[in-house]
Amino acid sequence: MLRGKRVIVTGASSGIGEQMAYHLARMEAHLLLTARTEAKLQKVVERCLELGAASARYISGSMDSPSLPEEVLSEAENTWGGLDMLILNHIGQSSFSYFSGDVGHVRKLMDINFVSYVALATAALPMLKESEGSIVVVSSIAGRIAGPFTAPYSATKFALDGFFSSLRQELIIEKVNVSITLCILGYINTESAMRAVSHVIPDTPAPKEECALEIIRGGALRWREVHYPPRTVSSMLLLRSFAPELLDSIVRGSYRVENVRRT
Ligand SMILES: NC(=O)C1=CN([C@@H]2O[C@H](COP(=O)(O)OP(=O)(O)OC[C@H]3O[C@@H](n4cnc5c(N)ncnc54)[C@H](OP(=O)(O)O)[C@@H]3O)[C@@H](O)[C@H]2O)C=CC1
Ligand SMILES: C[C@H](CCC(=O)O)[C@H]1CC[C@H]2[C@@H]3C(=O)C[C@@H]4C[C@H](O)CC[C@]4(C)[C@H]3CC[C@]12C
Repeated sequence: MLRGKRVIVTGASSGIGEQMAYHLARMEAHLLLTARTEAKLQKVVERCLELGAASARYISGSMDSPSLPEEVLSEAENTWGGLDMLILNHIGQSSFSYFSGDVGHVRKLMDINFVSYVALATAALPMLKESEGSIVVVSSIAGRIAGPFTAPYSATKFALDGFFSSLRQELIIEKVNVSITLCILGYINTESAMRAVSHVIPDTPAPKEECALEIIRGGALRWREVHYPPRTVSSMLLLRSFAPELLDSIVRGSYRVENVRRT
């Protein structure tokens, strides 16, 4: 379904975004990748071309720059003349620890993890309306159920749900055939996530390669939501609707709280 399609992946220099780029390359899509680190993006682009991407290029920059979203979408318009899928995946750095009271960090993280997603989707919508394309928003179980030690991060992910679920309703009312897929992910074995939480959360994380493929599948099939790993996410969501306090206490009890670093 994605052969020859024009796809933007943000946060594609590592982790789940990098794996999505490789899957899309094998599917022979055209790729435009973004992240801050040019050297890593160059390597990912090279690998994508080896794997069979129809084309692959990148733009480097930080998503707290207000001009970057427009720049990325102009690049897509100028090189491809359109866009079929926008995968919003990047996140700014945040620690897994008690809230330090740093309001500036919350503001910056909101800009990177939320406002830039809105700006990218806004700039992409004219092309996506034309192609009847898709927006894929990578979120987290921490954007549906707030556990401890992720207050600023959780807030940015809850905001994504509010904005994109409302936008989805408006597109349906206006009979605009652009799908919005929200991805609710549990713990995945990317380097950054394991570095942040493995000393506190003893669970085995799910594989990033399979996670990346499920996100792409959900986007291509225009699903409303992707839940991955499906059993963990669905059972946590179910328990939250029937017994939220029990769930909160299970989550607190499963953490090695004594290992949490204070920043
Ligand atoms: N791994 C997990 O357990 C889970 C992950 N998720 C979600 O999955 C997505 C991917 O996470 P994961 O792969 O683990 O994260 P990674 O840390 O591996 O990747 C994050 C990506 O974002 C880029 N990035 C970081 N800061 C910025 C910035 N300021 N501007 C632009 N790009 C930036 C990074 O590249 P660079 O540093 O070069 O800029 C990198 O490409 C996120 O949306 C995350 O919330 C959800 C639930 C669980
Ligand atoms: C452990 C949580 C799920 C509950 C369970 O017992 O399985 C994880 C679900 C979501 C994770 C966080 C997340 O969304 C990604 C962040 C990425 C950052 O780089 C650092 C780590 C995260 C805060 C990560 C931590 C584990 C979860 C809360």
